[in-house]
Amino acid sequence: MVLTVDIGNTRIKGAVFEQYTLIEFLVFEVEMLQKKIEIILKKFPNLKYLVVSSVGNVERELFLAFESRLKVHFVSHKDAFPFINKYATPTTLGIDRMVLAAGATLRFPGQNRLVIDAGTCVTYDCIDANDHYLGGAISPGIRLRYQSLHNYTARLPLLTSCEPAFFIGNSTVDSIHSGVVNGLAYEIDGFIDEFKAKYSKFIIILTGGDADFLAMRLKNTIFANSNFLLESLNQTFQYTINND
Ligand SMILES: Nc1ncnc2c1ncn2[C@@H]1O[C@H](COP(=O)(O)OP(=O)(O)OP(=O)(O)O)[C@@H](O)[C@H]1O
Ligand SMILES: CC(C)(CO)[C@@H](O)C(=O)NCCC(=O)O
Ligand SMILES: [K+]
Repeated sequence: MVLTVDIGNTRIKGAVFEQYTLIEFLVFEVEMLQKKIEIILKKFPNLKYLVVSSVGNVERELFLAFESRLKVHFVSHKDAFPFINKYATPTTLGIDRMVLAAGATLRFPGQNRLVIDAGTCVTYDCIDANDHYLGGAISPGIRLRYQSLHNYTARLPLLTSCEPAFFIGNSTVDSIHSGVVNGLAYEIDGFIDEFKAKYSKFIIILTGGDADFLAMRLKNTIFANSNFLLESLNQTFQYTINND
């Protein structure tokens, strides 16, 4: 049994896996992280591994405290990954993007894959049918877009996302909603269209905290799986222990 933990820039999420089946999903507050892991350990005494992927700044020590009871593994650039990394700066590539790419490579063999993760940032990752990781794009996520409009102007209020049924916003509030939500949906559709034009046999995966919200707003119909990172973390770890 494996407990996977994904430390993003906004939230910490986790999942317990029995082989390849997700049996419990968790969201952690940093302050409660250790307490919650204790509870999970009591609930699942068969847990053997704790696998952590982090792009945020949470102290490693918080997890090392469990080393007497679990094998703790921090996913790093030094691990074995199932793709050939063609990124020009491989050591600066986010571990979350590497895990997503690994999951897509293992799960969809022989296809051209585009993984879109709509979280704090929106990331686009392309892995071609030859298992070459090519790179992609990074742009601000929904919350970050709303926050930046407010933080870097004098007159724009801070809003939380809504579902604009219009593209012409006829007030300040509606203009912001249209710009943020429709703008991001157009962006994602644009990337998908480029990808589809370039590759024939492909799969597109949409994940992250805003995946479901965005999937409904896209022109392209694609499969959204908000647990793809945690599932990929489990799958990559299984791959790592089998290829070390
Ligand atoms: N409780 C919540 N707190 C923050 N964001 C949330 C929450 N619930 C949903 N969201 C949405 O999820 C998005 C953040 O996604 P996600 O949780 O994947 O980010 P994250 O944990 O920072 O991960 P990453 O840094 O890997 O993108 C925000 O844009 C927001 O709209
Ligand atoms: C882009 C984020 C913030 C997305 O979580 C993360 O993957 C990261 O910090 N990446 C480092 C830069 C890069 O991937 O090239
Ligand atoms: K992300």
